[in-house]
Amino acid sequence: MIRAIVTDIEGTTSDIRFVHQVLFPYARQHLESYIRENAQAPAVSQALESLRHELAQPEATTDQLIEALYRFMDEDRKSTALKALQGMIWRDGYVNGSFTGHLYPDVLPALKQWHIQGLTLCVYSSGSVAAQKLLFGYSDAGDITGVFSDYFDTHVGAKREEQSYRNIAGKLGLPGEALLFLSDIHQELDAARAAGWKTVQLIRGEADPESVHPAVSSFEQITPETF
Ligand SMILES: CSCCC(=O)C(=O)COP(=O)(O)O
Ligand SMILES: [Mg+2]
Repeated sequence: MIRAIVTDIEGTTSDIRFVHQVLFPYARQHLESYIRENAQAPAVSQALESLRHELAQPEATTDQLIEALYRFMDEDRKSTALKALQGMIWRDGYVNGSFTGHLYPDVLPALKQWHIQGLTLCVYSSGSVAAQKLLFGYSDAGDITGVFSDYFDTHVGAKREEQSYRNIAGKLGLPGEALLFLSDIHQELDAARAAGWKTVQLIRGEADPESVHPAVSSFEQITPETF
């Protein structure tokens, strides 16, 4: 029996185009000035230190770090340090009303229904936990963070690694078979399944012929009680 549902964001609850055409360009546009203005702030200096560690360059200068961050953005690298900094930059955009977090219209009704049914709802994204809370806190439908119990990011591991799903299961205190992961990316679902989880793939656009996972085009079609 499913006790908790863990959802991805990009391509699952929210349009990939919102992330790639709104969020990422906003972070790119403000990255350099944000870092130069806030380099001494504890959260920023911690992210820069973590980036030095990721790069294995303990002596890297701010200029070198900024250059590396642009390269990571070009590669869509799921670097924990980059994701932390992007989340900090996006805060201004949400708060000043530059954008709201995109939600597919089928998402909130299903989340509310599952919440009422007593299921635990969580998020797992490469975006930092702070960035996840912003997207759902300033979503198209307002603040919907009340439906979620927990948020996980790359601090539990990368999304294509089986161990990450074991780590989340451990944190939730639930066995894999009681957990359902929703994602648009079959490699993420493969990793979750290898950890014993149930899986559903969201196909918001083109079909994925390489996938072996049950597929739906909308949250409306997901029936946790049938797993
Ligand atoms: C919190 S929304 C931004 C998501 C993000 O930064 C990202 O890189 C999406 O990665 P995912 O692993 O969730 O596809
Ligand atoms: Mg995704």
